[in-house]
Amino acid sequence: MSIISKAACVGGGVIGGAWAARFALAGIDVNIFDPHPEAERIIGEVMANAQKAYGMLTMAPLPPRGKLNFCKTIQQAVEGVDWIQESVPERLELKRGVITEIDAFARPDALIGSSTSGLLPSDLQADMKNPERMFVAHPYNPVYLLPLVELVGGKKTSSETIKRAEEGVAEIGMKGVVIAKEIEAFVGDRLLEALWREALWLIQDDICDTETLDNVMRYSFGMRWAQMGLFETYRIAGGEAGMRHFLAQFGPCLKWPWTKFTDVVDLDDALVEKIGAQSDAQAVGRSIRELERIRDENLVGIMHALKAGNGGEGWGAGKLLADFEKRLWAKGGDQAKSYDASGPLRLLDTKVNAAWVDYNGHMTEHRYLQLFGDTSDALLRLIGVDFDYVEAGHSYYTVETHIRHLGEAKLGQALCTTLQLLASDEKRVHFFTRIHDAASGDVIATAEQMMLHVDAKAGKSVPAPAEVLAKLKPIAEGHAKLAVPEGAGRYVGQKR
Ligand SMILES: CC(C)(COP(=O)([O-])OP(=O)(O)OC[C@H]1O[C@@H](n2cnc3c(N)ncnc32)[C@H](O)[C@@H]1OP(=O)(O)O)[C@@H](O)C(=O)NCCC(=O)NCCSC(=O)C[N+](C)(C)C
Repeated sequence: MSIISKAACVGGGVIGGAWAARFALAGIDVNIFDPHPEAERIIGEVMANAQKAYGMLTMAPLPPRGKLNFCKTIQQAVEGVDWIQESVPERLELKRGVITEIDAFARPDALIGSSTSGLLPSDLQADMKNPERMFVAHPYNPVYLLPLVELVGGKKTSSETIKRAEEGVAEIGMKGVVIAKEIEAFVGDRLLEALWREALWLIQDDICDTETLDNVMRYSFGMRWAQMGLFETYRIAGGEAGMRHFLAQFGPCLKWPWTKFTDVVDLDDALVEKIGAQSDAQAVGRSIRELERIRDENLVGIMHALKAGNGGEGWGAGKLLADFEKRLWAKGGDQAKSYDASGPLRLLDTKVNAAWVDYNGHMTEHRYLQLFGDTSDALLRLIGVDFDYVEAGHSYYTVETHIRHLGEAKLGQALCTTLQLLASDEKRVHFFTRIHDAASGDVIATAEQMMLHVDAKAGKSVPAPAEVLAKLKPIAEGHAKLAVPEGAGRYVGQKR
C-alpha cells in the first residue's frame, strides 16, 4: 500500500510549486492552496521546467501525471489527503498558524511536512491537536530534481511518523535522511551557512570576486561533494591510512587562522552592491530562466553520470535514480503487456533532449544506440525478460548492430520507435528497429540487431526457456506476415 495516494501543497511558490511537480510527476493528484493572485501561473512555470527535466532524466515509464487542483481554502486543500506539505514564507508565527489550521482539517493520520529551512519542528507543532504526525521535510531547490529531504521530528513527533515519511518520499523518488536531533537549520543549511559566511568575507576583503569563488568550487571540491560528500572524500585524502591519518595530518590546521568562521560580515549597501554587480557580470546577460535551464540540464547530467558509477551499479543520487526507475519499470511493465503484432511494435516515445545534441546541432550518434537499446529492452520486458528475470541469472545480450542514419533529429523533436521481428529461434532474436519523427512518422534511423539468450554467470549463449519463447511466438507469427523492411540485410558499402 502506498503512503501517498493524494497530496496537498499549502504555499505554492518556488518550493511549494516544485513539491507539487514532484508529486504530480509521480502520478499523485495534488490539491494546492496559495492565495497569491498568480499562483497558477507560477506553478505552471515550475511544472513546465519539471516536465522538461524529467523528459531528460529518465526513459522509464512515468505514470500518468497527477492532476493539480487549485483550492480556495486550506480546509478544501487538505481534507482527505494523505500528505500535506507546508511551504509558506519563513516566519514562525505564520507557519505555526497555517500548520495549526492544516491540523484542524486534515485526516488525523495524514502526514504533515513543513518545508522550513531552519525553524524547529517543536515550535511549529506547539498548537496542534495531533502533533505526532508533524515533522520538517526540508527539500533542496529544485525540489523536482534534487532528491534530498531532511526529515526532522519535533518533541511530539512519533517515530512511526518519521518512518512513514521516509517511505513516502521514497515513493516520489526522493531520499529521506533522518536527522537525529532537532536543531535550527538542521544539517544542510548549517553547512551552507558556514560556507556562505566565509564566502562573503572573501568578497568583502577583495580576496576574489564572485566568479572566481564559484570557479574554485565548481572545478574542484563541488564535483567531489556531489558524489562522495565530505567525510568519504577526506577518507580518500588520508591515503592508505584513511580517515585517522587525515585527521592527524589536517586536524591541527583548524587552529590556524584560516577562517573567519564565527564572525558575521556586515552586509551593508556597499557590499550588497559589490556582490550584485559581480554577480551581474558573471551571468553575462543570461536570464534567471536560462540559468535554471542550464542548472537543470547539468543536474540531470550529473545524475546520469552517477547512475553509471560504481561499475554500472549506480552511486549516491544516481543509484537512487536507478532504483526509482526500476520501480517505474516494474509498474509501467503492465502497460506494455498488450500489443498488436499485426504491425511493427511501437515501443518507445521520447523527445530529443539538450544533452543528446552535439556540436552539429542534431542528435549525436551514441544517443541513437541508446534509443535502440531502450527499444530492445522494451521488447524484452514484453516477453518476460525483466529485472527479476535478469537477477535470476539469464538475459539477452546484443551481439550485432547495424545502424543507418537517414535523417536528422533536432532538439525537442518528438520521436518514437517501432520494432519488427525478422526471425527468432531458441537462442536468437533478430529484429529491425526504426526511429521515427513522432508527428510525421518519417523514418530517421534504423537498426538491424541480433540478440542471443545467455546464461549470464556462465557467459555463454543458452536456449531461452519455454515461457519466454511462448511470449515471443505471437509476435514472430504476426511479423512473419510483414514485408522484409527496406534496408534489412544491408551492409556498409553496398550499392542501393
Ligand atoms: C555470451 C555471448 C553473447 C555469446 O557467446 P557464445 O555462447 O560463445 O556464443 P557463440 O559465439 O557460440 O554463438 C552462439 C550461437 O549464436 C550464433 N551467433 C553468434 N553471433 C551471431 C550473430 N551476430 N548473428 C547470428 N548468429 C550469431 C552463433 O553462430 C551460435 O550459433 P549455434 O547455432 O552454433 O548455437 C558472447 O558473444 C558475449 O558475451 N558477447 C558480448 C555481448 C555484449 O556485451 N553485448 C553488448 C551488450 S548491449 C545489450 O545487450 C543491450 N541490451 C540487449 C541489454 C538492451
